[in-house]
Amino acid sequence: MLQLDGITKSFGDRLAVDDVSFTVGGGRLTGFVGGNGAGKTTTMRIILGVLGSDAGTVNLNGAPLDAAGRRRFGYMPEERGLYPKMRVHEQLVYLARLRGVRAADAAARADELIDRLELTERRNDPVEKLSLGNQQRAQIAAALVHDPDVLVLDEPFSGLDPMAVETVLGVLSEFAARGVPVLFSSHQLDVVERLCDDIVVIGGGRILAAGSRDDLRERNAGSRWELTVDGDAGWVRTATGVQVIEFDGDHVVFDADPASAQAVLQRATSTDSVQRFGRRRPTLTEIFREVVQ
Ligand SMILES: Nc1ncnc2c1ncn2[C@@H]1O[C@H](COP(=O)(O)OP(=O)(O)OP(=O)(O)O)[C@@H](O)[C@H]1O
Repeated sequence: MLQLDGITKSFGDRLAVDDVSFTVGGGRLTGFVGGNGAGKTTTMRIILGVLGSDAGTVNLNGAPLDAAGRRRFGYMPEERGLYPKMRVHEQLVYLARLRGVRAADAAARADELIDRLELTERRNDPVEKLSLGNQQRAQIAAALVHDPDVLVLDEPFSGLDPMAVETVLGVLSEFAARGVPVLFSSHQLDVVERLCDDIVVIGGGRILAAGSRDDLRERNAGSRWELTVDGDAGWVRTATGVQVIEFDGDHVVFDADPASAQAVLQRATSTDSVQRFGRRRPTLTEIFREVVQ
């Protein structure tokens, strides 16, 4: 488990990261989301030791992280850092060797990742000749080639087409399934919502929300409800204490206090067959809008 506690960092008089604490559990895919300038990259750089913090600690499995521990990290920095003229396979082997992987293992591992990330036909091309999406795949392979114990990836999905997102997701999920903590930042909230176990929301350098995806959605469920009946649900629009948000024939989404919502349910059961009734859990985009203000 990767644990951040009280991480704080200023650049001059700008407080970029303010008392940030959260954990990335082993085997958990954790999405790190926040607007531009929220503090994601700064936090990730501090985790990797690329940048020092003014205060706070980063622990791995209960012990402070040191240089040896960080060598076992897979890091994809915001500033992509492959050698443009080096060929994809050669480059991956080189990076694996730098991190202490034996030559034969490095070559095999590079080939495996090239295949998994669907770069087989680009294996011997110089990186600068690849499309941006394929460069991104190569960058992801570079972060994984030494079979890291922890993954910290800054925007791994940016610039990838939907098929490539699925491919990369598959690879990251395999790491998580082996117990590796995986932290990645993303502006693609739909991707984060779909695949993450845990979500950390940062804004203005502070943690605004953190927890499992399902808990966050439950905690932010508020007073929104949805009802689907066999028939026309139009009458809900005139029910007492109800504000209809969406209406589509047999389906209605509305805001109401619990008593008014129960009254709607009672009337629905007495007139129609109820297909579905319950609290409407917000999407991550809705939660994000709510907490980042
Ligand atoms: N080297 C630096 N010198 C001065 N200010 C910096 C430096 N790095 C980051 N900042 C500032 O710290 C704040 C947090 O930036 P950071 O890059 O961590 O945000 P981010 O969440 O990664 O944003 P984005 O999604 O736009 O990449 C911003 O106000 C940024 O301008």
